[in-house]
Amino acid sequence: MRTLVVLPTYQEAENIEEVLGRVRRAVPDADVLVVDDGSPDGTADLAEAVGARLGGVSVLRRPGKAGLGSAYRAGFAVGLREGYEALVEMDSDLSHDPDALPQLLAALDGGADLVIGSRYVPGGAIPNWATHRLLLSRWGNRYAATVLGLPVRDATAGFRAYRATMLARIPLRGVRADGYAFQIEMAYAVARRGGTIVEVPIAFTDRVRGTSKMSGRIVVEAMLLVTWWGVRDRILRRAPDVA
Ligand SMILES: Nc1nc2c(ncn2[C@@H]2O[C@H](COP(=O)(O)OP(=O)(O)O[C@H]3O[C@H](CO)[C@@H](O)[C@H](O)[C@@H]3O)[C@@H](O)[C@H]2O)c(=O)[nH]1
Repeated sequence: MRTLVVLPTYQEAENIEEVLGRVRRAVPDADVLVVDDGSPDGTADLAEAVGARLGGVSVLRRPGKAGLGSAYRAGFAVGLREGYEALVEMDSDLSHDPDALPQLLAALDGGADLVIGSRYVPGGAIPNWATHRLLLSRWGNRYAATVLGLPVRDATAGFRAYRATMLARIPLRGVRADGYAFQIEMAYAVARRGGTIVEVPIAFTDRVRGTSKMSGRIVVEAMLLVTWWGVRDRILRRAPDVA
């Protein structure tokens, strides 16, 4: 499958060279698109320089920080326009191991519409997370699965491969959420369209360099949106445009 790996970056100068090298080695036939939001630390320039050396890497420069979900929507739009058959999303801070990419793509080849690199299926792991973050993530995932009837253990995971034909059926402009909610909304959108979702176990290693951009606002956004989608779809029974 013609594959595009979308790497969103904000202030990842310390990680970009290593992640690009490892992605290119893990899936040499795939192309890579870095979506950078004007990182003041020069991530985009570095990505361009490293990309010119490695080949198969392009950089989409955006003027300012617009959020993770918005960066993926922009990257997916490019991928769909250019006719890629598989679109991958992953963090650029090495918390997602590029060596797991072939496994994700194999599951897509096997017929899945969305493959999630999952921390919460047997074999999945998060070796170095603080207990409070683990509890929040587990609770959030249970809440989303219950409220939405979503048959996914790790709906907030950000390591994924989408079949382009499925992604093309989701009106991305209508997807508003960011952060965790973006991931849940997209999984829910695939499930509502009858898509096949497969979870493959991965180890999520918290970043060693740089800082997370997640915030309390993103957690609250996810909780409120999931609650609203549940009310809208299960109580009001209104067919939504997107998810
Ligand atoms: N272009 C762009 N990139 C961004 C932005 N915000 C974050 N990123 C990039 O998106 C990736 C993830 O950002 P982090 O801030 O490190 O996220 P996290 O807290 O580790 O969250 C990860 O795990 C969550 C589940 O636990 C996931 O829900 C989430 O999608 C992500 O994978 C990194 O490559 C970061 O540079 C933004 O506004 N714009």
